[in-house]
Amino acid sequence: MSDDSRPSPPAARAAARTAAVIPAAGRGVRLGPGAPKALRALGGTPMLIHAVRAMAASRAVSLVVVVAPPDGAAEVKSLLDAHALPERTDFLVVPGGQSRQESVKLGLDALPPGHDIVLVHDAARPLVPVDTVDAVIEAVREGAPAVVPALPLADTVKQVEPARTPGEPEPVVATPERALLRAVQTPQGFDRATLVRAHETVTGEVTDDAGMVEQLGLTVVAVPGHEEAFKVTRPLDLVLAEAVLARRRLNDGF
Ligand SMILES: Nc1ccn([C@@H]2O[C@H](COP(=O)(O)OP(=O)(O)OP(=O)(O)O)[C@@H](O)[C@H]2O)c(=O)n1
Ligand SMILES: C[C@](O)(CO)[C@H](O)COP(=O)(O)O
Repeated sequence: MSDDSRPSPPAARAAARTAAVIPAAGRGVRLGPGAPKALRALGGTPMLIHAVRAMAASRAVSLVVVVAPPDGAAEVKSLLDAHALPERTDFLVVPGGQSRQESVKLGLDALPPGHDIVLVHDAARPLVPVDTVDAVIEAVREGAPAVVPALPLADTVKQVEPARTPGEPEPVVATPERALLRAVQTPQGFDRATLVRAHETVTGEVTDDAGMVEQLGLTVVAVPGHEEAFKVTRPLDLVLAEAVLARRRLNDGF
């Protein structure tokens, strides 16, 4: 049985079982009106099912915990039953919370003992390739307490003084050196005890789980992300996701 309070030593992690928590409880306001984002169709299949399959595609992942929209757990359970998923993987569904952070915590609370590596993966990143998932797991197995897949930026980034009224010009105050910046994706991978401690300790708002581990003063490492692991956030992202899926289906010959 795993002890949640102490990080597992790297040697133990090399043999550890991996669980994936998928926060899927968001509304998807930026995508526009409709069903909760994770339940919207991509290539005729709910986005969440793509994300679940992406995690279960890794042979290292033996459990997937889906954090469903607060009143949608029964619907998500039916969806999982209705779609073909690998038999070697177990699935759990729990209702989510008001923020991503709260939803991830609810997923973590539901994790049974025996999984000492935890991935946290946005349902909104349905197309992450399995090689990226495996690279994150491998880096945790090698001893990193927290791992993020990350890509260099294509745009120059400016720091601004945010406008008080939307649409007003914003004074630029700095141009951070782009070569030192990365856009961070999911799945983010963790030593379980470290992630649990981060969620129990950090109280401020964060936009990703690795940021909480940083606040504990621990090292987070980045491994190469993948351009197909982008987050479906706005309507144009859905157009891109449909195109990526169509290209995969063409390449796979079905
Ligand atoms: N209360 C919440 C909010 C978000 N998420 C999940 O966190 C992931 C990343 O969040 P994001 O893409 O921002 O999704 P939404 O919050 O749904 O988007 P929006 O801000 O446009 O409403 C998504 O898989 C989303 O379902 C969650 O589980 N619980
Ligand atoms: C976790 C994340 O996907 C890393 O890029 C991102 O921070 C989620 O942000 P969102 O605004 O909640 O989509």
